[in-house]
Order: sequence, then C-alpha cells, then structure tokens
Amino acid sequence: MEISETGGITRKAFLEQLGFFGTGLLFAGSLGAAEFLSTRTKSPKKIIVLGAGLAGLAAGWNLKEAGHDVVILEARDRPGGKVSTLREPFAAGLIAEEGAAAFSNSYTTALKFIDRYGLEKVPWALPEKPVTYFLNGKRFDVKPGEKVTWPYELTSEEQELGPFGIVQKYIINTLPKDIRNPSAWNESPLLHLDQESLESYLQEQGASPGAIQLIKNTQWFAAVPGETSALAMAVSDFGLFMGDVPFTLKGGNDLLPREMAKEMQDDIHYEMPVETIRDLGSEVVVKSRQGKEFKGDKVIVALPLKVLQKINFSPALSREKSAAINEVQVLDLARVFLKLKEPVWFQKGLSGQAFTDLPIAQLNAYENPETPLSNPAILESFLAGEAARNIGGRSKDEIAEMILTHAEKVHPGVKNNFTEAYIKNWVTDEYSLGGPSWPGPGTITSHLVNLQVPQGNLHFAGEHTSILRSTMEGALRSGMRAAKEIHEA
Ligand SMILES: Cc1cc2nc3c(=O)[nH]c(=O)nc-3n(C[C@H](O)[C@H](O)[C@H](O)COP(=O)(O)OP(=O)(O)OC[C@H]3O[C@@H](n4cnc5c(N)ncnc54)[C@H](O)[C@@H]3O)c2cc1C
Ligand SMILES: NC(=O)Cc1c[nH]c2ccccc12
Repeated sequence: MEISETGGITRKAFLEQLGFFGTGLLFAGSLGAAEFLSTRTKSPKKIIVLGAGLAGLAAGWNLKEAGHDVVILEARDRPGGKVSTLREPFAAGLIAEEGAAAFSNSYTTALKFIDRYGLEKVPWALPEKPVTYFLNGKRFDVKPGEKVTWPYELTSEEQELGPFGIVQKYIINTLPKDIRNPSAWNESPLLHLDQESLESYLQEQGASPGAIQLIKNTQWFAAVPGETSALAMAVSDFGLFMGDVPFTLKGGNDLLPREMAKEMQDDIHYEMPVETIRDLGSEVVVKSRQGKEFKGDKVIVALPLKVLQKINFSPALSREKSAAINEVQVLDLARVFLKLKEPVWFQKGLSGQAFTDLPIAQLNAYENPETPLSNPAILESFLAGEAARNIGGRSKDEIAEMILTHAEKVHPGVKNNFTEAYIKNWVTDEYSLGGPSWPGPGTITSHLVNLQVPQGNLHFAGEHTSILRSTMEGALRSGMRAAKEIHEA
C-alpha cells in the first residue's frame, strides 16, 4: 500500500484497492470549494439559525466570524444531527457511528474545519482480512483480490468483473468525464442523467438484472437503485465521495460538529425544538415547543427535509417550495448494533464485514483496538430502504432476535455471544424523520432550486439543498451558501 506524505493511503492506492484500475484516477477536475466569508460586516444582523447539524453550524460559524449576531436553536441536547458517535452504550474502548460513517479527502470544506481543530484522520480502507458474503443462500469469505463465483445470473464477463468491476464497466467508464465540474451539472449531458434512475441507467448501459442485484446488495449508493436519480449518484457518490480517499475522525466523527459548536457555545440553545416561524417582514419570530420566542432580522432554516413538513410557517411557504419538501424523498436508514462478548469473526481471521441479501443487509464489525480477542465487540447491521422500514414498529427484542437469527448464518457463534442490542432508526427519529435526502429521478431538475431559494427573510440550508446530497460536505457547503446570501444581501 502506498503511504502518502500526510500518512494514510494515497488516492491511487485507494482506487486500486477497490479494483478501479486504469480509470485515470476516476474523474478529473476539482469539485470547486465553498467560500468562507472574507469580509467583516459593517451592518451586523441578528440571525437565528435553526438546527445545529453541520449545515446550521457552518452557517452560524461563518456569520459569527463575519461579525453578525448569531443564535442557534437545536432540538436535541447535542450538536451534529446526523453525525453522531456512540460511546456510552458500549464497553470501554468501543465506539461506533450511528449516522455518517466516513468523510472523503475530496470534502474540501470539511477538511478546512478538520485542520482548524487539528482533528486526526484515520483512513477508511477496505478490510485486509476477508469479507463475508451471503447471497442467494450461499455463504463465502473473500480475501482481497480473490476471484469467486457470484451466485447470481450474470454474463460471463460480469462474473469475471465482480461487483467493483461491474461498477467500473457500467458506471465509471460511462459517466460524462466532467462530473466533478460544478458548472457542468446544470447542462446537458450531465443534467439529462437526472431523468433516469440508477437502475434504468444501468439497464441502458447493458447491465444484466443479476448484475444490478449484485451491486444493490454490495454498494451502499445502489441500495434502492430504482429510486435514486443517476445524476445524484454520479455527482455525490462518484464525483465527491469516491473522488478521493475516505477517512473517519480518530475518536469519532462527531468531534467535528462538537468542535464547531464549542466555538459557539454561548450562542446555541439546546433542547429547543422549533415549531413556528413567523416572518413579519420587519423581523422574524421563531417559537419553540416550550413557547419561548426568539426574534431576528433573518433566519436560516437548516432543519432536515421531512421535519420542514411539520413546521408552521407564516406566511406559508411557496407552492414550489412546499412541493419540493413533499416530493423529494429521503433514504430510510437504520443501524442495529449487537453487543457481543467476543468478536467471533476475529477468532476465525475474518474482518467481520459482510454483504448479504438477507434482511440484515450489510454487517459492519467493531472491535476493541487494543485487545480485540479478549474484549467485547459490536456487530452492526446497516439497513437501507425497505430493510430499514421493515424494523419499524417492532419491539427491540423482536428486532434483535430477527437480526441475530440472520447474523448467525453469516457469523456462526454470534447468538451465543450476544448480550444486548442498541437500535438507531433514523426513520422514527422525530428530529430527522428519515435518513438523508435521496432525490428520485427528475426531482433534482424540478425541485433543487426550490429547496435552496430564500423566501422573505428566510434562507434555507441542509444537505438536501445541495447537489452533493446525503453528504457531510453537502451539508457544510449549504450552510456556507446560506451565510453568504445573508452577508452579501
Ligand atoms: C446512517 C447514515 C449514514 C451516513 N453516512 C454518511 C457518510 O458516510 N458520509 C457522508 O458524507 N454523509 C453520510 N450521511 C449523511 C450526513 O450525515 C448528512 O448529509 C449530514 O450530516 C446532514 O447535515 P444537516 O445539517 O443537513 O442535517 P442534520 O444533521 O439532520 O441537522 C439538522 C439539525 O436540526 C435539528 N432539528 C430537527 N428538528 C428540529 C426542530 N424542530 N427545531 C430545532 N432543531 C431541529 C436536528 O436535531 C439536527 O441537529 C449519513 C447519514 C446517515 C443517517
Ligand atoms: N459512507 C459511504 O459509503 C458514503 C456515503 C455518503 N453519504 C452516505 C449516506 C448514507 C450512507 C453512506 C453514505
């Protein structure tokens, strides 16, 4: 593995590890960068930011730096929203991410904040130990680079290629080469990709139904290929996330929002769920569930997409914005963490990571980094789309039993080692009401601008207002954009 000057693996080594050879390092160009406000204001405004997720924090931080008076209202007792690291539920030395799993070295805005706080990056490489698959009733362990027979009906070429080769053939090699160029997103040929779902795009490129099924069960962005815009996938997953080496933050991804929040600790009100926003023209009055009122010149609404449906706006949001809020989808996501006495996969020399077409979908393993063998571990089932909806309304014990029954087929011994489950369902989380945004075919073209556009004294941020949907970088950039709108008005 090639080591870069800064430690960690290089982009080239990362792409090779995925099996993406000779791609000219995927896509050329830079994704542009979000602008930090460079001037101090001569007419400070009082700004209320709703939501202390990365979007709200970026907006608040920028406006404060530029000399404005900022107040952030957050429903939860912590910052970070969908970036949330779990520590307390687990044994000493074990942490896990209940939301965003990884940054990428192409996240230019995130990197600026990460540098500012001196946070340490840990490369998020594929495991060097075998990954387990359970597909079409068959269980098999695959060493890095090893050839196997994939148990779906594939053409002989697809069989040879395997999941990453299939992604390279039908996606990477066929996408317009300028997907990293923001000025190309609004034009043909990129824009016409929005009219297609990932599934129809793959079909058009010649992928067999078996190949689509294989990547659906092994690649996160293809979890619901019929319901995602091929443009969203191209720009966000290939232009951005896979454009460079992914990494996590040592000690937990939530260190980023926590550090940002620390700089604004006197300006953030936690446990302050907002219910009503009244734009009176001369000022905006925001009211919380407790009945507490906050008044400002401008408001940045950095709440999750589906939460917006529950907020009482006066005057009502425009017809176009309401339609966008109702029609742009979110991806249902849940993570079920099984606490185990010992990592049974580790004892067999396996990474623990698994991709399945069982109701447990993908498994991720966490071990104690110091003394893995003799210490408790975590096996996580990462559920997307229907798999996530399927656990809704069921009790914790029922869900644990269901996950354990299937996980036992993948990693025998899990059942005997199980102590307790911890479930994070983003669908039923009242301050999220689903996972990140997941624009369906056509909806970027018809709704993205409507999600972004200001209305009166209200400005809008959040990952769903960014073309870089479902990413931390998209959330940060949206906050910078909303801050700029107010600062430069
Ligand atoms: C399971 C999962 C995995 C993910 N994996 C990745 C990944 O690997 N890489 C990546 O880049 N991205 C990933 N993402 C996406 C990423 O987490 C989000 O895009 C990003 O964090 C969204 O930030 P945001 O500020 O737009 O929204 P949020 O983080 O949702 O912030 C909105 C804030 O508003 C608050 N709020 C809600 N209602 C109210 C109210 N009524 N009043 C006041 N405050 C309120 C919320 O509590 C929250 O703090 C993942 C997301 C999930 C759920
Ligand atoms: N961690 C990843 O594989 C990329 C990613 C970006 N946004 C996401 C949202 C949900 C799950 C994964 C992602």
